[in-house]
Amino acid sequence: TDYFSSITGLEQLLHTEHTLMKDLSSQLSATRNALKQLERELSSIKVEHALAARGLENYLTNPVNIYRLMKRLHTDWQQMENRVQQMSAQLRFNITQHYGLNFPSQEDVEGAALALVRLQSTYKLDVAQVAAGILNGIKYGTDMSWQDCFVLGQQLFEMEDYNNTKVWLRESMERLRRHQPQPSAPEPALLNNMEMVAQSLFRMGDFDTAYELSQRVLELDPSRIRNWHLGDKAAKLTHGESEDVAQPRQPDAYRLTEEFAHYEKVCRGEVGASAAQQRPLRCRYTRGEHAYRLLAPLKLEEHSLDPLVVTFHDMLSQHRIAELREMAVPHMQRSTVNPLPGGQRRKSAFRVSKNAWLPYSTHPTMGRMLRDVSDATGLDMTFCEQLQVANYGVGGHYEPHWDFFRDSRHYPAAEGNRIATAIFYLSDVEQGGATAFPFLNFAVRPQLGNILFWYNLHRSSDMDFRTKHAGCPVLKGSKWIANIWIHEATQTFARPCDVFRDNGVSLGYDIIK
Ligand SMILES: O=C(O)CCC(=O)C(=O)O
Ligand SMILES: [Fe+2]
Repeated sequence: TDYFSSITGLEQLLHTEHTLMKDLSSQLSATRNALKQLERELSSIKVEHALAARGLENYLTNPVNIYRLMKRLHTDWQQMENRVQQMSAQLRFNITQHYGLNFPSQEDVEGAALALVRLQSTYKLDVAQVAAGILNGIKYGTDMSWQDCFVLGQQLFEMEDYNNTKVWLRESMERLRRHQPQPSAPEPALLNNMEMVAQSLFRMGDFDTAYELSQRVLELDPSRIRNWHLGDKAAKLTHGESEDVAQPRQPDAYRLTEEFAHYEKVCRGEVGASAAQQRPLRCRYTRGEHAYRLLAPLKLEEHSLDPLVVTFHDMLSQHRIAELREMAVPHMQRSTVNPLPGGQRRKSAFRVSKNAWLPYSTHPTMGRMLRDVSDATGLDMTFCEQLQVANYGVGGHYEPHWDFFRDSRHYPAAEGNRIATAIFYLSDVEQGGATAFPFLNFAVRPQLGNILFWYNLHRSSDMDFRTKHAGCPVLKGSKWIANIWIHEATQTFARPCDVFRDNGVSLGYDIIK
């Protein structure tokens, strides 16, 4: 299991670090006390020597002084030696002795690095601002050090994301340049890494960044000039080594499309529905499909009439939400995307979150959630998938997708395809994390207690390709949702078909531009 994809995983890592901190800190304070004691003794001996220096003869004719000198040299110094040895033996800081602590894997580190650059590109964040702990103008955290930026750049380099590598290495160098007072030479290992990265950049042809990096290395440790054989490398390059030159990795083809760029705009809130689209939309009270709601009407907000996308406000109390989240936590696993039948479930950078599937019988709240969706929409809940509770950590997202299955082998024929989706928002999100509908030009901000509901299929049961949607990356906060997917088979009377097949309007949306 990984830690980076949800807040619960990260809490465990924070606990790990807390344990290590406590251990090291108690080790250090024990040693500090022993050191202080030694220092006190040393300074009392110094006092003796100062006295002696004022008048040797006078000092050395005093029998007490003579005795103390003898004793010091005969026993005290020996004891001090013993104590120093003991002290260094006692100062033991061993991380592996802490059983049961959780540590991030290489995958976690990469996942966190990816999340950071995803946020940077989706929300067009300025690297210098991110490094300063500022997200969209709000300062949340502490600055990243030049070393932090360098290590991130190196990480991205290893992940073959060369564009972002460059940006972060430059930020690192910029921070190093501004560093006041001048930093003392860092660990040799870090300098080695800097040299290595500089050489690789040079070989890739990014001479500017390579040059800047090597200049900084030399400033930090001028003796390293002897390590530099860039000239040799350049000579080799021209002698048939060129096939060795690393080629930047192509990002996933979908991310290069116009459609994806447009999706990112919707996440940033740069595009919205047109006035004509918005004019017929209302916020109103409704009794839904159940007489009881005459007394307790629902607060309905329309986002789109065709396809129907609506929010029902205030459908779940904070208390019930806390219960739900608690029940889900022990079952949370990294989310996967749908494999072909018989294929392996796969983790994917396409969907970064954790989720748990819970049967509705787990708790009365879940049964009520089903009933409320049914009352609000009139749909029959006989064929619903189990409740899926999901949590997205910072940088977590779900790229644009459809909820219906395109391959009928993915659902039992007797249940039919996913006719509708109901998302319960189990949290607010401070920044980012909206549910975006790129073809419909709007994004819905998560609001604790609300249900977002839409139909995935036309009345004719055909797939409605306009319903492509996504969970935008979470920029600040943690996003919790619970999904109910409702299937089609029993909805004949709840949502009857029209006389004519009505899927024509959405066919054009099934191509990626
Ligand atoms: O996270 C969201 O806002 C959307 C989630 C979603 O589309 C899904 O789980 O299928
Ligand atoms: Fe979805």
